[in-house]
Amino acid sequence: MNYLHTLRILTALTGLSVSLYTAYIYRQKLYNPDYKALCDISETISCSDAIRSRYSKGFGLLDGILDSDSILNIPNFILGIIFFILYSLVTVTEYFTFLLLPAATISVCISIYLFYILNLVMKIHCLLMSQGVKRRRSTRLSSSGYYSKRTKPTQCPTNILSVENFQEMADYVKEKISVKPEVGIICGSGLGTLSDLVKDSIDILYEEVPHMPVSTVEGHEGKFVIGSLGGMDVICMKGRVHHYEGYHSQQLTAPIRLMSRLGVKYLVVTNAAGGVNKSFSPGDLMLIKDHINFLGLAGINPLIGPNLSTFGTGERFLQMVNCYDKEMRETALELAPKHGVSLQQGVYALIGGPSFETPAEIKFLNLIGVDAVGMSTAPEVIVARHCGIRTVAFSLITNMSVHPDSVHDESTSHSAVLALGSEVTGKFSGFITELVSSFKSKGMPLQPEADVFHDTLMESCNNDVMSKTVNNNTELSSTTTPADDNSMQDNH
Ligand SMILES: O=P(O)(O)O[C@@H]1C[C@H](O)[C@@H](CO)O1
Ligand SMILES: Nc1nc2[nH]cnc2c(=O)[nH]1
Repeated sequence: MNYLHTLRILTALTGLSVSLYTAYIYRQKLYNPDYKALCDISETISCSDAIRSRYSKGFGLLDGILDSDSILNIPNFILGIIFFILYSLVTVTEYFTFLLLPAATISVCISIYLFYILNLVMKIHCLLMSQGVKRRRSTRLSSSGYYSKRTKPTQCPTNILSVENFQEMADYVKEKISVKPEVGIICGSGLGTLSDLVKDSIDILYEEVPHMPVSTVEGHEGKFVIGSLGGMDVICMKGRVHHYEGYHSQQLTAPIRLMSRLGVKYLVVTNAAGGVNKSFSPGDLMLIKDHINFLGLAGINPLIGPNLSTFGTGERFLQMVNCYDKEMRETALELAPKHGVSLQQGVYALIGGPSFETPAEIKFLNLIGVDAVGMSTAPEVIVARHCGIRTVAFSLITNMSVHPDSVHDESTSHSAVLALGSEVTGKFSGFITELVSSFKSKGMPLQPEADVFHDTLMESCNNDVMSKTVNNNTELSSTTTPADDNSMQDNH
C-alpha cells in the first residue's frame, strides 16, 4: 500500500515537472525563436515542434472550433499542471480517492492519443530551406497551411510562416501592450515621422518579435509604434521590408497577419513612389485607386502556397475589386481639402526593384495607365484583403520617374526620396489623424458582388482600350491624369 502511494506521488511529481518544463520551453520560444531546448535532440527528436504545434492547445481537438488565441483553447501544459496538482493532492490527502482510477484511465488515453499524433500525424516529411528561413516540418492539414505528404505540391508544399508563427508574433506583441489596436499604419520611405503622431506610445523593435522580418533599408527604422491616434488604438510600422531586400512575400506581409491577429480592422498604407503621370509633381500625395502588381503578375504573390483559411476572409481565390476601400477613399477625398492637402488619385504599379525604371519601362507604365511606380504596398494590400482588413493607401510622389529624354535625374535616388519625404510628411499630420479618427464610424467591409464587378470591369477595360487606341501616338500619353478621372464612379 505504502509502495503504491509513493509510486503515485512520484508519478504525479514527474508529470508536474514535465508540464512545468513544457511551460518553460513555450515561454522561452516565444521570446527567442532560436532557443534550443534540451529535448531538441535531433531533427526527428524534438519537443519544440510538438510544443508549438496546434496539438499543443486543447490537444488539437478544438482546432477549427475555437480561435487559436481563445482563452478556452488552453495549452496542454496548463491542463497538465492542473491535472498533476489535483492528482498529487488526492494522493496525499486521500480525499476523493475514487477519482484516481478514472483520472489515470483518462491520462493513459490522452498519452496514447498524443503518441499517435506525434508519430503518425506530425512525422517529418519536408525540411526545406528557403531564403534563409528554415521551414517547419509538418504533415499538417491544408486549412492550417500544410498539406499531407501524399498531396503536397512540389513547388511550395508548406508556407514560409505558419498560423502558429503568426500567433506567436501576436502573442509577443500582446504581452507588451495595454491597448487593442484596431488601426494599422505603414510608413513608407521618408514617411517615418508619421509615427510621431501616435500618442502614449510604446515601441517594439522588429528584431524582438519572433518571425518578424527586419528592415535593412535606410529610412526604415524597423519598429512598431503602438499607442493612440485620432481616438483610435493604432499599431504603426515605422518602416517596412521589401521583396528586393531578399524577403519572401509571405515574410514581408507577416506584419499584416500579425495585425490581423491583434484585431486590426483598418489599414493605412503609405509609400514613396515615382510619378509616372505627367501632371504630378514631387511632394504630391496620391490616393491609390488600384494597383498593377508586376510581381503578382509574374507569379510572386504572398497567397501562393497552402491557403491560410483561418484568417479573415480566408478565401482561396481572393477578389481584389475595391481592395483600396471605396468608402475610405471617399472619406479621404472629403477630408483632404480641409487640411490643405491637394490629393491626387491614381494607379500604383509595383515593380520588384531595387533598380529604378528605365525610360522604356516608364513609357510602358504610362501607356498602360500607371500613375505612380514603387517597390512595395501591393503584397501588403493583398494580405490585408485576405485578412478582411479594410485598406486605404497613399503614395507620396517623391520624384518624377525618369523622362525618356533625360539622361540622369538627380531626384530619382533613395537619398532624395528620403529627403523629400521628411520635408513634406509634416503637412499630412492633421489629415492622417482625422482620417484614422473617421474609422470609428465605419463598419466591416461588404464583400464585393462578383457579377457586378466582372461586368463593370469588362466595360471599363473596353473603354480604356478604346481611349488609349484613339489617344495614343508616339508621345507619352497623359490620358489617365487624376484630373481626367477624379470621380469615384469607376469601379476601382
Ligand atoms: O517602402 P517604400 O515603398 O515607401 O519605398 C520606396 C521604394 C524603395 O524602397 C525606395 C526607393 O527610394 O522608396
Ligand atoms: N520604382 C520606384 N520606386 C520609387 N520610390 C520612390 N521613387 C521611386 C521611383 O521612381 N521608382
